[in-house]
Amino acid sequence: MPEAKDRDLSLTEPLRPAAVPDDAPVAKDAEAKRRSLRPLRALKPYLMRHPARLAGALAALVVAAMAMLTIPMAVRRMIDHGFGSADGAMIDQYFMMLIIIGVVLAGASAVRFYLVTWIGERVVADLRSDVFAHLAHLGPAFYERTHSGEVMSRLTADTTQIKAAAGTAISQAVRNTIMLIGALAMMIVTSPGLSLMVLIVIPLIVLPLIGYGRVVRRLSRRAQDTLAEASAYAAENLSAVRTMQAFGHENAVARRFADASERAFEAARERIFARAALTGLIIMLAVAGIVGVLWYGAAGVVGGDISVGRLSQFVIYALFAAASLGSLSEVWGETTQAAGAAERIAEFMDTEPEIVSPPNPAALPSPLKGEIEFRNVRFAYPSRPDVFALDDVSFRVTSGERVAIVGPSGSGKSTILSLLLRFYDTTSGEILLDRTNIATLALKDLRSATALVPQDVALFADTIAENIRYGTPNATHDDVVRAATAAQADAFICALPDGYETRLGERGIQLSGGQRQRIAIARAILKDAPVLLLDEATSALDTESEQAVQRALESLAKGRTTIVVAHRLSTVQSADRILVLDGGRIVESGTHRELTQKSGLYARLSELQFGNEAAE
Ligand SMILES: Nc1ncnc2c1ncn2[C@@H]1O[C@H](COP(=O)(O)OP(=O)(O)OP(=O)(O)O)[C@@H](O)[C@H]1O
Repeated sequence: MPEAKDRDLSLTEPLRPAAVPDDAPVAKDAEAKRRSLRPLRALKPYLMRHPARLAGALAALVVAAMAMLTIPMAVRRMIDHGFGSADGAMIDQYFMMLIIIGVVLAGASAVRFYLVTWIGERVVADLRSDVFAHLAHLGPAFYERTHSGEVMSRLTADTTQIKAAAGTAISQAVRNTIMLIGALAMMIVTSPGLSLMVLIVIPLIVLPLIGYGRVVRRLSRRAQDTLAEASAYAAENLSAVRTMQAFGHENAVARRFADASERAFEAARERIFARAALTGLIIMLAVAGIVGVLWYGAAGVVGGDISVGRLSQFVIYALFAAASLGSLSEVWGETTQAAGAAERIAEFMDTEPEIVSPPNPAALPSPLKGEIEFRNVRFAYPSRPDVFALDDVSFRVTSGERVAIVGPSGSGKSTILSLLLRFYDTTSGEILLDRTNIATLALKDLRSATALVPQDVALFADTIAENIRYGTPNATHDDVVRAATAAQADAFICALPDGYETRLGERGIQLSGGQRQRIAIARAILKDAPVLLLDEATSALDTESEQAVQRALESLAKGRTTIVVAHRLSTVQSADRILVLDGGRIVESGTHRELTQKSGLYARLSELQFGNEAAE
């Protein structure tokens, strides 16, 4: 098992609550934001992309609401005139009208449902794509701060929650608001006296609703955070299944996941409880209000102040108003949940990539020679600003030269490659490619000039051919085969069940370490870039695959400027020059022969590190 694969995993690291800000002022800010629906404003541009459908949905909403609002009037007329005068023709007429209203209501509701759900799905699909596109451009520094499981949770769970808000909740809110306002207006028209009573009752219902809504919103954010935390932990462990099982840690991991999942349940339970209480409270207040009003109205009927039909009409409007209020409370809960989700997504979208192309990038000479120069480069990782991982590093690599970088673990070898690819910017000093500062180049140009064979080879759940084509999507099948042959990979690929069309499992689990490396080399050969960066895998390969990998590397390095982070003596010996790093500084440089003759760090390292191999 290549050790490197599990390198980033932090089984021992305490669970970091997702998205909990590190310092108090930020926490306060977040708390303030949480109280509002403002995060949902970010959805506006997505909604506005579909003006016709929005207008259609709104029209359908209004028509449906109007149809509903005419029903009580028909009922009053029927009771007061139809029944009162026992006029059969009139009853027929009213029922016909009710049927027409019913048809309009049904049609408008169906149209509303279709359009609204369509908008919800569309908005979420667009949002999800945009969030992912943004995430793909955030640099390694972001992913050092953020768990990948958390990222996935936001990308899926949070966007789904927004779907509920963008479609259904907004439409329900509009529908119920129209119904509420319409019903209230009609109540006043029907009976101002009774309406006054109702108007006294309504604030009693609305005020607790607002207060409770806040509680629900806070709890919902907590439930989501806890869920994200649990998924992050699960994803990490599953991707490190070998480490987990080799250390017999399955049960401990399962227990910890169960705990996290339990906490998510607990948070959800609190939220559900708050919502249940809210629903109960509202229904109780609404029923009490209606009974009171009815009571008062019934007395009016007995006293001859109001007709039975009018009281019925009023009561139906009051019921409509109450039902709308009830739905609004539910919609409020959902919308605030979605606001929580939108806020979490906005945190991603507001994260600007640290490394971007300059507005007016410099042009690289063509053809590119592939000369590299580090000039007094100092660099500290953003997470450890006080420690220089590289300290005053200067060197030049001429076109076609092959330079190996050696040094003790942690001396800064991989950092040199990261800076050259501009995953980070130097703290001071500059890095030049063909005499052009790489910070003035478009990232696309810089990275297409380099091919990287990383220590930790990433393979994707796709066919072998697609894995080799990664980064060069337009390459033909023949190109792929040629690259694989040069990488000494063709033979083993052809021996696989479906040859180049063999699908690799998640992260290419069924290939050996040496085979994975050769796929990565084929990928770099296919890219055909003038500068080659090799981060040699530390995992020991057996002699045969080491030789195969070595031959593959030689054919790859031919005619290209190559920088190798070297762990193997063979690589170092054939290098034109060796740079010896120690504590972020270049302490020696020269050929293998020159350096072994000095009694410096290299001589000691090669004695210690490569002594056995040299003896062989
Ligand atoms: N992303 C990071 N954030 C903070 N510090 C880092 C990061 N990556 C590396 N470092 C630190 O920077 C120093 C140089 O690391 P680097 O990975 O370049 O060493 P290396 O020589 O390649 O080591 P190895 O041979 O073990 O791969 C180390 O002290 C390491 O702890």
